[in-house]
Amino acid sequence: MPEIYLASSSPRRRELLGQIKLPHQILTMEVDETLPPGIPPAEQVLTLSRRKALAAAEKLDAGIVIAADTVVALDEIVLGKPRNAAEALDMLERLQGKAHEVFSGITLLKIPGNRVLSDYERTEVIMRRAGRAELARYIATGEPMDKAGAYGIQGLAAVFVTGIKGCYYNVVGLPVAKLVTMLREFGINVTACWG
Ligand SMILES: Cc1cn([C@H]2C[C@H](O)[C@@H](COP(=O)(O)OP(=O)(O)OP(=O)(O)O)O2)c(=O)[nH]c1=O
Repeated sequence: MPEIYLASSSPRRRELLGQIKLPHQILTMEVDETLPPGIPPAEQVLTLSRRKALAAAEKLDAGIVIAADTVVALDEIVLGKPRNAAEALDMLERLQGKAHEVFSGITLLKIPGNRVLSDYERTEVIMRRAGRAELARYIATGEPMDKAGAYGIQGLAAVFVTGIKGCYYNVVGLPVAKLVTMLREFGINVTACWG
């Protein structure tokens, strides 16, 4: 089996690959995540996951790179990671009492040859109404700061989420079943790694 590299500094993505027992190495890379305004969320996560995969591939001679990107979309607004507490509060105030969508893009890149495969998943998340004091308490825990939309469904934000439609793991940052289907196209069968 070719070596698999996860091009990500997200602890959630690492944990999810560990959960499905896919042997991998971690590659961290810096990419410019700026995009022209007005790009739809699906296109945004596809573009950024591809950018991350290409940046990681530059460091390799052989193997398969996995890269991902996650954003939250509310009507026409796309929310990335908050830059500070005020931005986190603004995001959470917009999300409370409503449904929104989470998009994660995945790119697989095989080296040598540079075969690229990209796809995305969409999940709807519903949050109950929440007051400013409650949201401020959540932000004070620090949990929102490295997460798209300023929340982590897998953590304390469980207290806000009343429902989801679609892949849960997509919300956490890596749509696992989608990834497994994509890996199969690259000749990798995850279940064969289970001993
Ligand atoms: C909505 C949501 C997002 N997130 C996280 C997943 C991603 O790590 C993060 C979105 O930021 P990303 O830019 O997708 O990823 P990252 O910067 O954390 O990691 P890397 O680019 O190195 O792969 O938000 C959660 O953990 N839980 C959630 O419920």
